Amino acid sequence: MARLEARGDSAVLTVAGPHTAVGVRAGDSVCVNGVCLTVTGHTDEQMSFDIMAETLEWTCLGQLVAGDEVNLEPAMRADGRFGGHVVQGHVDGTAQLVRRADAEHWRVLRFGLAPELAQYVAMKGAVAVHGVSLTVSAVSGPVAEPWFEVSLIPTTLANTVLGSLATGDVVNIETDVLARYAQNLADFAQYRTRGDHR
Ligand SMILES: Cc1nc2c(=O)[nH]c(=O)nc-2n(C[C@H](O)[C@H](O)[C@H](O)CO)c1C
Repeated sequence: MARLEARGDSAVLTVAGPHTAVGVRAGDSVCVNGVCLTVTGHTDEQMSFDIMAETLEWTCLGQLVAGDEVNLEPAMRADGRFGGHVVQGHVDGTAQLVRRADAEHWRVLRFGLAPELAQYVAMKGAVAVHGVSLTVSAVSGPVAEPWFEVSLIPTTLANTVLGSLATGDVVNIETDVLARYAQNLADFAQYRTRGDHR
């Protein structure tokens, strides 16, 4: 559970999470709702983080109210099995839950997002929602109000805050880093083709 204190254009976030807090050290990276943060202080029960203005601008951490549940993930070990996809904790923006459909054994969540972000979300590709690595199960394609869907199994619904999302809730989105590199390469290729570089 989280508590956010405003400090001018920045903030201090305190999160109660004994499972993650035990063994953590100042300077460690911990992901909170998919946002990579640095531990500045801790007890065995809770951890504190400084939140800079850029992080408040790019993520929805600033919307946390006292008592909100958050997803917590310590830094990935290099010597373990690697499930999911590469998630850096560098959030690209936010999306809004626009539709929630419950099936018998899973739940489909549809998120609306800006076209600038939607271009990096592909059918059967990977996306991190509040830091949870997920497979994209449907996309709108290039339309004025794009969306994508993920299908969540009971384990994900039970073990992450995605299980308690309601329509209208805002989440942090990290798109696949491969898609962002592909865009970057295409941008530079176009720049070279135009011949306006020196
Ligand atoms: C390691 C790390 N630590 C912090 C931190 O302690 N406080 C903070 O505000 N931002 C940190 N960041 C950068 C954020 O992860 C980044 O600003 C967001 O993911 C938005 O892209 C990072 C990467």
